[in-house]
Amino acid sequence: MLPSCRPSSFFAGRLRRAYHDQRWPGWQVVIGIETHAQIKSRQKLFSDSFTSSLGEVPNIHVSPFDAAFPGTLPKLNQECVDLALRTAIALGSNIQPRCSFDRKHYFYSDLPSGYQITQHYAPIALGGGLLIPNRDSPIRIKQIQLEQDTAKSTFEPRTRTSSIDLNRAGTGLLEIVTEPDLRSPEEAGAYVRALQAMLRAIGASDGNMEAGSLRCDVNVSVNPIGQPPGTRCEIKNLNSIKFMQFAIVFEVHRQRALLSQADAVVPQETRGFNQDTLETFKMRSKEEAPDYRYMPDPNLGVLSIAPERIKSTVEIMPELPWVTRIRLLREYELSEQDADILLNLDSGQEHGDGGAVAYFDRLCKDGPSVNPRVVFNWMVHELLGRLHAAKLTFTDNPLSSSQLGELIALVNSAAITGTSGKLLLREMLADSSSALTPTERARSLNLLAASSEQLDVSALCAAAIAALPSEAAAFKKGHKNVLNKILGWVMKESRGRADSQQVRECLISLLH
Ligand SMILES: Nc1ncnc2c1ncn2[C@@H]1O[C@H](COP(=O)(O)OP(=O)(O)OP(=O)(O)O)[C@@H](O)[C@H]1O
Ligand SMILES: [Mg+2]
Ligand SMILES: [Mg+2]
Repeated sequence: MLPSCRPSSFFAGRLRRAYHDQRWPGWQVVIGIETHAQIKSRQKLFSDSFTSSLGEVPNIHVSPFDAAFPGTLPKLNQECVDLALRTAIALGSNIQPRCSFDRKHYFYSDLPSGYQITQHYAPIALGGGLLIPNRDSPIRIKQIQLEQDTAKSTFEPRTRTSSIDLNRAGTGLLEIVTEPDLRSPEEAGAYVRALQAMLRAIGASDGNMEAGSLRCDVNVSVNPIGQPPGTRCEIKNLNSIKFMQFAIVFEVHRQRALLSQADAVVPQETRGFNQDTLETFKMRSKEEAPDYRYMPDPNLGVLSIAPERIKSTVEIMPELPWVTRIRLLREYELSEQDADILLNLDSGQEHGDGGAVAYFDRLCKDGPSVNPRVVFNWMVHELLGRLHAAKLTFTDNPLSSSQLGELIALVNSAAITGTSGKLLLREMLADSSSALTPTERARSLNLLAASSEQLDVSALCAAAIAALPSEAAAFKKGHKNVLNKILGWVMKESRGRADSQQVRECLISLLH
């Protein structure tokens, strides 16, 4: 419950959030996230073998360096550096003029060299922030570092064997670490979504959690409101926003229960998440934490980033999602909800040349001069609605923006009715490989020229009334909804060519 006197200071916003959380009244939850995003480069971070996607034949993209053959040396891939620079610019981080690489040692079957090359002492960028919905201050970024991904090991319990796939070994990762600024599972989810959208927009990462190209370690602590933050536990390797939120909720309850006991301590731990029970479990305590024996990698020199390189990267930065959002609201006067629908579509995989926003841009700019909200309706409600009904997504959309634009133009110029437009769209989707233009197809379907001379609306209405006598009688008795059934009959009979408003008026006058 809200305390009777609320703080009115500048910090009231922050505190109020904690007070408002009915799930844990009196407690503040503190969360910091370390995100590992696989860099969308053609080649790996230190070798020239290609990066791979999920489901490829194992061990086909492996150079001697990735397999840690003695005598092989790392060569830094500048494409990865450029994508890290874009990320740093998008987050407003301070790109360091000089950064370097370190070895983090541990022994595990997915790490052939026995160490991971990371940026422990001098990361590529420090500071910055990311705005999320419903928060006025950005979530502060602590640092961005470049590092290698590991190989993938799969354990087969039946035969008690581990299989190692080195395709992923050495792929570039960006580790993006926040300050402990997040205050609820929902804010944590919003942060990951905003980060995902940004990384995709700038082409730095696919950010696909299911496919493992974005993984999060989540640090959680709780403290009674007004007291300093508690001891954090780190939950490793969460691969969906939903699971991340479940893990945080579980952790909050677990830590609160520990703090309510006599000794009132939360031991600092690294924990895992069980997707079946939705519970976190202890992996190791702080005391058991491995000594990584960090040391500068002697095979890699200092990486200097010249101001000119930052300047030229700024010049080619793609539009950032929050800038796109403002543009959609201002330029097309879309509602916030509609703008977010388009932006969320874009956060899926890319569609041909550009994502959903680029498709919408082309429809509005190159297509007929139609109110953008009408264009939005055709694109999102009609086209996507049909795709969804067929369990497809926008990525599967077979229609080019010029095809859909032509259809919208036909309806807009009243060459076909809206109903015919929907029928035409259905036909175009069902036979998308056809060479027919939308106009030719409309002609072949006899949808064009729905003029009243060719289509005798009153005759059709009279026929409908004759065909549906009980409905006609019911309407006359005052059951106004029955009109839709009679109207439907006419529309069907006219194969959607009739103008529904005209039919409605005609039916009403005949039934009076
Ligand atoms: N009291 C706290 N409660 C919750 N999170 C915290 C707290 N203090 C720090 N954090 C968060 O913990 C994370 C620490 O990450 P960082 O990469 O700096 O170190 P680490 O986890 O010790 O190292 P490693 O990279 O090896 O996992 C940051 O996101 C930080 O915001
Ligand atoms: Mg870290
Ligand atoms: Mg950590």
